[in-house]
Amino acid sequence: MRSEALLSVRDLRIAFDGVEAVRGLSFDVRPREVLAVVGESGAGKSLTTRALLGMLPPGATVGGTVRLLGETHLAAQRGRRIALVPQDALSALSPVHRVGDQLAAAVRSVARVSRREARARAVAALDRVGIPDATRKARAYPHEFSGGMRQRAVIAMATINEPDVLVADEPTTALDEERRDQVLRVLGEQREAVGAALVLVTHDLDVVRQHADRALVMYAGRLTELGPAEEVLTRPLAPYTAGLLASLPEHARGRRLPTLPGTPPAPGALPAGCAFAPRCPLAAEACHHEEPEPVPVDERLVACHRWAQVPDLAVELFMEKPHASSS
Ligand SMILES: Nc1ncnc2c1ncn2[C@@H]1O[C@H](COP(=O)(O)OP(=O)(O)OP(=O)(O)O)[C@@H](O)[C@H]1O
Repeated sequence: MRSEALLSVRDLRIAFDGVEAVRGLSFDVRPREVLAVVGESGAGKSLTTRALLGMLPPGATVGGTVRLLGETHLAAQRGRRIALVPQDALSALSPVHRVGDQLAAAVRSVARVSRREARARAVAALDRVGIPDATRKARAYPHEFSGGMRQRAVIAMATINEPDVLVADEPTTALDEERRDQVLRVLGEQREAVGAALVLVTHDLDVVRQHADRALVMYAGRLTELGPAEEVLTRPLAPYTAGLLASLPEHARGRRLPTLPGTPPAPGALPAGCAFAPRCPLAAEACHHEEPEPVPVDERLVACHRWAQVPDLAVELFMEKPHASSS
């Protein structure tokens, strides 16, 4: 069935010194899907993806469950069934080891194969991501690779053990548009080749539109909206999603600066009720008292008391009208 979960996150809570930064988050990742995780800075996106990888920072306490096909010991799965696509290709590769040796070591960390076999797989992986003359390049050190080649090499590294889930946290933020498209294309090809799902944290809603099957919108450590990316981006049900969309440049044409007023609250300073209520143009009395729980609406989950009042052109809620005098 299409909605069958590959990875299942339930009531995930991540706290530092007793203050929760992720506050009871539940979602599934389906086989082979691309799930984009979006939201403003501090929403808890990185912590959530690090929890999937069993790589939380020191000092974090974790509650809830993360299951991969029913199994809970995720840290042991890292590198084999769940793999990270690192943000920074240069620092992800050791400068003192040959690229092929690093890939071969990744193979041998999860599979009992000979060195020769591991090296052959390393060369094949480099070849798959489009590195020319892969046999010779496997013997090179990372500094002998161009930036683009290094990026391909870390994608080869992430996919070499054919994981079920790839996790990429802002994999393209530091890149120009051309390089960004190239990295996402190679990542997409490799993801399909190994049949993995991808959890993709991004600030870039164009990337969501072009690459994601579903989008998880987070605010202040909680789920705000989750559903098919195309629908979430064209007809948001949560006012917060509409606010994010309104802040895209394409909505600014002929208008004053689009605004999503205010800033998200810090984890230790949440308002009563819905954490977005102080910034929300549709907030009603209940929103200031009661935190909304996610409810199913068609194919979506939405956590908003007012979703039924959100108009079709929801981004308009956040737009300032053009100056009457502007020509
Ligand atoms: N190591 C840490 N120690 C203490 N608090 C932390 C730590 N890491 C994260 N936090 C808290 O958790 C919140 C969410 O962090 P997280 O990195 O998950 O946000 P994010 O949505 O990924 O933001 P960004 O888009 O800026 O990366 C932070 O604002 C911070 O308050």
